[in-house]
Amino acid sequence: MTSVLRSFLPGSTSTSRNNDCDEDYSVEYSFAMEYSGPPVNHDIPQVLPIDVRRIPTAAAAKVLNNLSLPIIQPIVKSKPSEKKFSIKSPDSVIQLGKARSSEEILSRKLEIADENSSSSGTLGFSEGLGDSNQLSGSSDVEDIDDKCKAIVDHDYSKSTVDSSEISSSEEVELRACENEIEAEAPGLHIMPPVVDFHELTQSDVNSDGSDPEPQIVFPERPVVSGDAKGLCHRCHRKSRFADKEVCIVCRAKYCSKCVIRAMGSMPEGRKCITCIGYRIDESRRGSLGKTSRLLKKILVDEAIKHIMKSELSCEVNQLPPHLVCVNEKPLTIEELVSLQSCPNPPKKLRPGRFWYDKVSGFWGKVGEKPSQIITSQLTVGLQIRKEASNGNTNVLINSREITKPELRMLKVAGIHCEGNPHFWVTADGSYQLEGMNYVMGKLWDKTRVKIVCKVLSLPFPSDVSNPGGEDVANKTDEVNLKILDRKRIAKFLLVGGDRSGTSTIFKQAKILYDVPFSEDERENIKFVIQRNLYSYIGIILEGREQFEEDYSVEMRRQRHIDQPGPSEISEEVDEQNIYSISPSLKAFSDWLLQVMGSGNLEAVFPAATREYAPLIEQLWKNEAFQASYKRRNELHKLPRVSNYFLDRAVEISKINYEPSEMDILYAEGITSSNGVASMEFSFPVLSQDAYMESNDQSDPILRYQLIRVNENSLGGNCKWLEMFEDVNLVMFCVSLTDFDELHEDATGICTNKMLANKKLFERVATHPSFAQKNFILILNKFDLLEEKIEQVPLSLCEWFQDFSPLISLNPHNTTNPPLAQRAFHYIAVKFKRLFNSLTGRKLFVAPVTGLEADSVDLAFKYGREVLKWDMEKLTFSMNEDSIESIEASTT
Ligand SMILES: Nc1nc2c(ncn2[C@@H]2O[C@H](COP(=O)(O)OP(=O)(O)OP(=O)(O)O)[C@@H](O)[C@H]2O)c(=O)[nH]1
Ligand SMILES: [Mg+2]
Repeated sequence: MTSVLRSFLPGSTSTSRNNDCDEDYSVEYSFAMEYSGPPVNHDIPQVLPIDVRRIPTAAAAKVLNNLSLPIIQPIVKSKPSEKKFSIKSPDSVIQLGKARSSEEILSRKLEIADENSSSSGTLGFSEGLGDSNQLSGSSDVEDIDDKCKAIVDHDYSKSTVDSSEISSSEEVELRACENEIEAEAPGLHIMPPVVDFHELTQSDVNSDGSDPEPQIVFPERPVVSGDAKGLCHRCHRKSRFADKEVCIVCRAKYCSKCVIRAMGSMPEGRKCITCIGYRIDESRRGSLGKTSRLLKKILVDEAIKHIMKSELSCEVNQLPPHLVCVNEKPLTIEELVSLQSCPNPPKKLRPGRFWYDKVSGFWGKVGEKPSQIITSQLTVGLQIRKEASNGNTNVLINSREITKPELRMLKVAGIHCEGNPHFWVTADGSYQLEGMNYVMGKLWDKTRVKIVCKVLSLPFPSDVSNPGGEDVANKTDEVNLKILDRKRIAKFLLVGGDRSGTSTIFKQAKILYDVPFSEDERENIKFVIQRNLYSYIGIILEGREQFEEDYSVEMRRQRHIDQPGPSEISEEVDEQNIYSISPSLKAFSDWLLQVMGSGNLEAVFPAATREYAPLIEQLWKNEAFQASYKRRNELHKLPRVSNYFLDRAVEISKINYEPSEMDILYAEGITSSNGVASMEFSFPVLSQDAYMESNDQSDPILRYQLIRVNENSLGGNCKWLEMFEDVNLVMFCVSLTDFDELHEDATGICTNKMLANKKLFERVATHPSFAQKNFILILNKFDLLEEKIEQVPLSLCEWFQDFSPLISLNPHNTTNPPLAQRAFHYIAVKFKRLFNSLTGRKLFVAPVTGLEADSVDLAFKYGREVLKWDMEKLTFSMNEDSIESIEASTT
């Protein structure tokens, strides 16, 4: 038989010999085969099968009482009934024979135990024995093809034997060791067992009382390193450009001449023979089942198919479940199977630590943002930890603190994350606040979220590409895009300087687009109106004092001219002073002025409204007060809007006063805090849109959000602007009347208000959160500009010094636009140039009179148009290129 086999082999050059039997045969290759000759009277070294599942669990081991040994890998306790063993790796057995000292043998025993604990039970042929032990291949490279066809059909390795004679591999190995020691040092007795076996614990048994299913742990092999590029690991010939085959375990490379000799029949795919039974190098997992050029050259298709199939399917090449740790728990084989066979499994799963949000299906590497959305509700791993993805946003999704990109995504989705909310997000993207039984919306319904997810490398569910039920299969289909885009919310941020009119415009928008004021808002505004009324009255009463004094001085002067003489005149004058009020009203006036002077008006009203309402009525009937009221234009402290309320002072001061929408509009301030306000709205369906084409007039589905914020609530250096980074349009509001007014900053320094606006505008326009955002400049209070520009030159403001409009001397010249119009254009151009110089982009400008509904309506529709143009640009580029190119441009 050997001679027949030898005829296949190449001529021997080796000097090493076969250990097994025939000393005379000096062949390069040897075969393990069953001995069927006459009985022998000496011990034959045995290759003994070991089943890792049947080795008792070892705890810490002690030798010679004092010498402590490393702890042996825990392995599962044997099941005496089962007697199925695998032949263990030959390396271990053969090298055991080389151990010479008792220490060596003992340590080898431990190695064996260690190896056994992870042995595949596959028989291979060790190169450690020298070249003579290589598996047979073909003697001639030219014959490789033919031989390979034969080899691939013959599996040399997977030899599993049943042995009822062998009680356990441990015992056999110990016996082998004993024999070695006896041979080396006769009389030296074997030490008592070197391992302690612990009792079965609860963790060793399944809940049903049965032994847990043993986990097979295949051994690892070190990766071959240090090979120069292009060097064959076997023949050591260097051919940099020749194809090589790489062992998927140790990464040794072989040239086409050596590959079959080095890898044999490849029962587990492309592995060196010595690597059979070993786990693959995980970095090569991606290449499993993918044939190489070299194999194609030397093997027939059928053979390659067979090898690739084995490579993919053999057990030892599978991902070791215990190396995949999900939510801090290594997986069992069942868990790994359920993970890999779920409808949407993790892609390219490798050993590592992962987190898994069972509720939403989010999946990621520990310490990183989610990388994928896999099937939800899989029973793998423990409870997800808050720190799983190393988020630092204070915002939680399903008990995990999310990462910054996720927070960004939530903001883009229009989800408010102020106040560190804890969200509950389900697999379909429905989200709600933890503990609230109210679904606030669906995350995956929004096209923008999809784009942002791509941009931020966040996962988007693969099967929710059609969340709203629309046909979005063809992403370049403009119609579908429009439908989807209409589903989303566009955000307008309305921001402006002190008294620029932002709250007026915000309230006007509420009235315009039928967004009701809530009870709270109404209540707040009512108090604001009543408080303001008292302040207006206070200003009039203050003026009255001045008028009274002026009047008496004037009267005295007159009397003195008419009848110079005694002091009775002064008493008479006082009695006749038309600005004098009764003592009771005087007391009220003094008190009110004192409250105003001390800045306590907010503390006193609205609480004091009930008490003082009758006095207001009384005051209103008072002639002296009315005389003062008539001269209110002289009172510069009195805001213009006070006329609107003072005319109805008695009604407003009453307890049961309910502000009308107009009252609310004219009232200063939205809420008592006058900070950030937000509302959602849609444009009315049947309105006549100046900016919209007829077929686009009805736009009922598109939702908008208007957020109003004033300068004071932006913090120093506008640091809070970043909270609004997800807005689509910034509406910057400037009062056209500011050009001759003064602005006092926090340090008491006064500057021209228009210059203060310019500074704020520069800050907002250049804020990183608004890079690439659309901007509309709202030039407000156009009605007041019309009045003012006739009296005050625009060039009073140093920024507008070059405003020198040609004024037609002909009053009937209609071709010349009004001065206010030209001033508006001039200011608009100033801001446009400024914006362009700062950002390189275009600024849109709208003239507005906040108190007039139509002008505010036009400004918002203009904003909608700007967004629409933007959207069309997006659609255009989608049609032109691909969806990827848009994502890139969005970045
Ligand atoms: N005549 C006229 N008055 C306006 C116009 N817009 C706003 N006002 C008035 O200007 C004053 C300031 O307007 P607000 O809307 O309160 O200004 P703001 O931007 O909220 O400023 P702060 O309240 O300081 O944050 C109010 O009395 C408004 O009634 C307008 O277009 N025309
Ligand atoms: Mg205001």
